Amino acid sequence: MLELSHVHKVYRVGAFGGARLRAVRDVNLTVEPGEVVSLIGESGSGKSTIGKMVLGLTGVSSGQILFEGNDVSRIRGFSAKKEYYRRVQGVFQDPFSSFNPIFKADRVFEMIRSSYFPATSDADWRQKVLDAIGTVRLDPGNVLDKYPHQLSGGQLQRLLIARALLLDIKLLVADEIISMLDASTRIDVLNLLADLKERGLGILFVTHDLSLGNYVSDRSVILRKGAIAEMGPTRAVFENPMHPYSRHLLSCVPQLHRTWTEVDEELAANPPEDVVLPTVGEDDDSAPLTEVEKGHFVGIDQH
Ligand SMILES: Nc1ncnc2c1ncn2[C@@H]1O[C@H](COP(=O)(O)OP(=O)(O)OP(=O)(O)O)[C@@H](O)[C@H]1O
Repeated sequence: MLELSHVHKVYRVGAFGGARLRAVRDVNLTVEPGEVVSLIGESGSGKSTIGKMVLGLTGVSSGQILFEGNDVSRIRGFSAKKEYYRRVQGVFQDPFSSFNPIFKADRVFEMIRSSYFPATSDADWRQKVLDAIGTVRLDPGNVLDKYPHQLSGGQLQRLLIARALLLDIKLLVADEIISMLDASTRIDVLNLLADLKERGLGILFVTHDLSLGNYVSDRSVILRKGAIAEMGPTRAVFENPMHPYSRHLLSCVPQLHRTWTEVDEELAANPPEDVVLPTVGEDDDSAPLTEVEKGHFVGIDQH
């Protein structure tokens, strides 16, 4: 459904855009219907840039992003873009910034109505909104007719997901949507994502939090400095990480049943020399992947 192939992103930075910053390097990945793929990386690793490119919010420097076989960068013109956003939507970290505090929160639904469903009757529209609110497990009585400040971050985040569901979306780009929520609301939103996946939605779940990636996703992609360090079925990546960077990241997650020393000793006893990482020349900006077991890939080692 979604396929990124050899995608690069270079930003022009500095005075007069004279310098170049390579944010995404030779990324290849796919998301299928009903699949949650986590894009996991530290701050600055290029996760959000990938999400933005998929959403057409910034262009690719080279490479291709295909959605249902169509090149996203070639979608031009108002009606083609509108059609794309009928199928692909994004939800971002800070739900509060998506709402105008002086309007009631459910006004966000009206924007979808005027753009996509202008001919729908009031009664049909209301039913559609109620269905979408039910799908995100909100009680309409608690959220409709309220101002944003009267709702929690989790409720607002679910309203934004409900808004996306009013459209016939196939792919949701969820960029750090859990980060600003408190622990009890987080689990509700994560469970909601699991429901959406069951309904056949593909989800690109962008997170800096390894444990969230592990919890929600079928496949995980670990990014480092814009390139894929490791990618594969989540269980394989988390239980049998092959790239030194993934091993390091996973060793940094506190494990309540083991001490730091134990984890360090275990890593030292299992050096990653068993895996031969792909290499590239100094001036080569490709980032090839090696398949170490079925569907499980490791990338170059970047220092
Ligand atoms: N519009 C932009 N112009 C110039 N540089 C940018 C722009 N957007 C992002 N960058 C740079 O590109 C790199 C990747 O940024 P990106 O936001 O994709 O990373 P991230 O992994 O999502 O990090 P975070 O979790 O902190 O948002 C960073 O070095 C960032 O400073």
